[in-house]
Amino acid sequence: MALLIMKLAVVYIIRNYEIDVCEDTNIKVEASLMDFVLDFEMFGIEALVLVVFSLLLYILLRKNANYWKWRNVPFEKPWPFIGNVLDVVLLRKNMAILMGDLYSKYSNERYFGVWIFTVPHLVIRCPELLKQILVKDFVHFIDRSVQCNESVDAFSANMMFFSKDKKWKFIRTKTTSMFSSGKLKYIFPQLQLIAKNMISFISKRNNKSIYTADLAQKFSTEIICSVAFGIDAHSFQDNDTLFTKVGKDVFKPNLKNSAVSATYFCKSYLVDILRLKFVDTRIEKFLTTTFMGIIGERQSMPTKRRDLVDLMADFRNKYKLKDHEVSAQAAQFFLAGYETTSSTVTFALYEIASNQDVQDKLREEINNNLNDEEEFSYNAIMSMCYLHKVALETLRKYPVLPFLGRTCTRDYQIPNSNVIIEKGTSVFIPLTGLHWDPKHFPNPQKFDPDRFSEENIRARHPYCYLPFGEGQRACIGERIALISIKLGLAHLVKNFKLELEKGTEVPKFSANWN
Ligand code: HEM
Repeated sequence: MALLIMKLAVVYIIRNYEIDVCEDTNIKVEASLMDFVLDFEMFGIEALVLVVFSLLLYILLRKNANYWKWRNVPFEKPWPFIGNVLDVVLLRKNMAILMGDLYSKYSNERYFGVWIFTVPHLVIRCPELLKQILVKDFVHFIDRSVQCNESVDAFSANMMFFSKDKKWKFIRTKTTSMFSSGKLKYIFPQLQLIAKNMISFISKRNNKSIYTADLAQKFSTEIICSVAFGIDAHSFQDNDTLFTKVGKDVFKPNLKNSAVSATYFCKSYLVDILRLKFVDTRIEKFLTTTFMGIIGERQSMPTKRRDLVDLMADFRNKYKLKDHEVSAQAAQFFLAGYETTSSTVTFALYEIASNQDVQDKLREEINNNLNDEEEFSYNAIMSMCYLHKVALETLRKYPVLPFLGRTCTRDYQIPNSNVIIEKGTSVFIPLTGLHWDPKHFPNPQKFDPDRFSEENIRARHPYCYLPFGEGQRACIGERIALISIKLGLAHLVKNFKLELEKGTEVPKFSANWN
């Protein structure tokens, strides 16, 4: 290109002018031997730097590509820089499907190695080894592998999900009481009211069909706002409330959210270099202002709720916590509970509408458990076996958080092997692989709640089904999620016959990292 421009310039000048050297010309074009030596040296240094750099890069890439080979771990051959996630980067598969496929490919192994970009991950397949890692040898795997930079994103770093070691222990112990069965019984009437509001909302639509994902999002917004913020978000009155908008924004499958989710798997340097935040500043501000406002109101007008708001207000005074440390916990429950609950309700409704035999059986159980006010008591919801099986089967077929991750925090020798998992290594547990493994769940794509009969549960290894994780870092909201999902489904099936509208697509996991 440069040559072409030069040639054009010369042709243009020569065609139009005669050129000669005059007296004023003071730049002599001379080339001394010294200049050539100097030029050669310059070129030589650049070439040398280039060669050394290429060599170092080659050595590093080779060392990284041999990471699992040198440790005697079966592995999937990686691409330079991309590792094994080319299909994900090209949006041909999402991470959940890719890991499910690799899980099937290494069907004879207890574990295998992969690279997510340049970061080696150990994928665990064997349920017994999972039990060791998640429970028995938990002290070696306390932290989640997700990365978060406290100096850039102090808000997320203070959430239970992202926090590490001692900070995590502190937050978890202090908030566990929020999720006891006593607390659950206490808030049950609020949850029932939300389910009834959902039914009135549908009834007002006069038999017009409903987009279930939207309905489920409204339902879960109401539940989480009530649990975490102690407020009514008015989702069944307005079109989209601020809270529903926030939930949709955080989980919208776009490039930015995918990039942020992708860092889940990368070492912290990428999060540091790109100064990535899990929660957008705008959303952080909204959640903090709302929660701190509610705490302020409660201080002037105390209630007897003893919920998260009261608990956090006490902690703020007792431990001298900053605003973002306090509100991070409420935001945490909103972010962890909103999408998971709403997706599970959506998938359950799809399966109930697709399988009329399941729906009939479910309706029969539900009608047998109504009280005189045509409502469900806490005990009735807890005792409905088939409803429980429908919820569990939905979470098997659609594990809405499709993988668990842990970082090895102390070198760990895999039992019955010579393999040492080094401190800092990310360990990855693909729930799609386990839940869709025909060895554990024959004909896995069939929706069959009876897989969760007592007899079938006994016949399986308990660690091949982990929708809420396991061990000390398992989902803290499991009980509240299950009771809300079951209550919502019970009210819907009691009141309506569910059918798929013509052209309804088979739901699939969104085409991003989640
Ligand atoms: C269907 C609904 C839900 C599903 C499937 C789900 C699933 C999960 C999973 C798989 C984990 C990771 C567990 C592990 O690493 O072993 C998790 C963590 C967590 N979940 Fe849930 N979740 C749901 C609802 C909720 C709700 C409603 C809340 C709160 C109100 C919640 C709060 C949390 C928190 C705080 C953590 C982090 C726990 C810790 O690090 O100690 N989740 N959840």
